[in-house]
Amino acid sequence: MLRINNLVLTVTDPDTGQQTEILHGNSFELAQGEALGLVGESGSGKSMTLKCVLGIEPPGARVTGAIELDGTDMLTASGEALRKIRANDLALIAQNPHGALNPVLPVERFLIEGMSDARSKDKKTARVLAADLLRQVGIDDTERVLRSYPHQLSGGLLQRVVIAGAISGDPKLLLADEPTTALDVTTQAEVVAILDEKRREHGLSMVFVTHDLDLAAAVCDRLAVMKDGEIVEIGTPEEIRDHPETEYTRNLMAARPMLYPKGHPAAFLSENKEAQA
Ligand SMILES: Nc1ncnc2c1ncn2[C@@H]1O[C@H](COP(=O)(O)OP(=O)(O)OP(=O)(O)O)[C@@H](O)[C@H]1O
Repeated sequence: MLRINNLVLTVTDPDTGQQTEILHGNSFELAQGEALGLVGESGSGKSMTLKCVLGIEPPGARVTGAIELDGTDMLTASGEALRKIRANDLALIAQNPHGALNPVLPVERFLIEGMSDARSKDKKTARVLAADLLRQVGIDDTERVLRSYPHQLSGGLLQRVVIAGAISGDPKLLLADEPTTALDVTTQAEVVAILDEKRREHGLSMVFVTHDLDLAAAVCDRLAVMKDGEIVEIGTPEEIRDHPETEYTRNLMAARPMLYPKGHPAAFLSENKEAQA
C-alpha cells in the first residue's frame, strides 16, 4: 500500500545556498496491515523520511523518487489529491501529544471533529461516539476526559486520546514518530500496547519511527535500520536480532540504553538476550 522508491531529500541552507543531501535514495514497501519500524541513531533520517511521506519537509527542500500510497504518487499528485490523501488516509502520532490538540478546545471537540462518521450526527450522538472511542483506548472516566482541556491531562492519557482520534478518522496509514518517548516507562508500556492492539484490530499499516530498537521490535513486523540518511538493512525483528548484517546494527543492539523488564511489551530483544546468556 505504501511504496517508497529511491527517495532523495536535499535541503538548501537559506543563508549560504549550500545544498545538503539528507536522504540518499531509500526504498521500501509496506503491505496493507503491516508495521515497519524505522530505527537508527539520532540524525539518521527517520523523522525526515516520515516528513517526506506527510509532505512537510523543510521549506526549500527538494524531494525526488516516488512515494506511492495505493498507487498514487504523492510527489507528482495534484494539490487537491494530496490534500485529500493527507486528510483522509494519513494519521500522525507524534512524540508530543499536546501538539496534536488545540489547547483552547476540550478533548471532546478534537475527537468529534476527527471522526469520519460523527460529523453528520447530532451533538449528543457524536458525544456518545466520542466516549466510546475513549473506552476503546482504555479510558473509563470518559465524561471527565471529554470535558478536559489538553493541559489538564497527563501525557500518557493525552497520547491515548490522540491514538483514539487517529483511529477514528479511518486512515490507511499511521505514521508514528517516537510516540512514547516523552512518557515514563510504565505509561509507555500501556500506550504502546494500546497502539499495537488498535492498529491490528483496524488492520492499519504503520511506519513507526524510534531510536529504540526493542520498542520497534515489539510492535513492528519488519525493521528498517537507518544510518546517515540511508537504510542499511531491512528485516524482521528476528532476522535483525539473530543475523544483523552490519556492524552499525550490531552496535545499535549493544548500545541500547536500557533493557526492558520481563513482561514489558518491548522486552522481546532483552528476553532473548537473557535466554542466550
Ligand atoms: N530543518 C532542517 N533543515 C536541514 N537539515 C535538517 C533539518 N532537520 C533535520 N535536518 C538534518 O537531517 C538529518 C536527519 O534528521 P532527522 O530529524 O530525520 O533524524 P532522526 O533520525 O529523526 O533523528 P532524531 O531521532 O534525533 O529525531 C540530520 O542530519 C539533521 O541535522
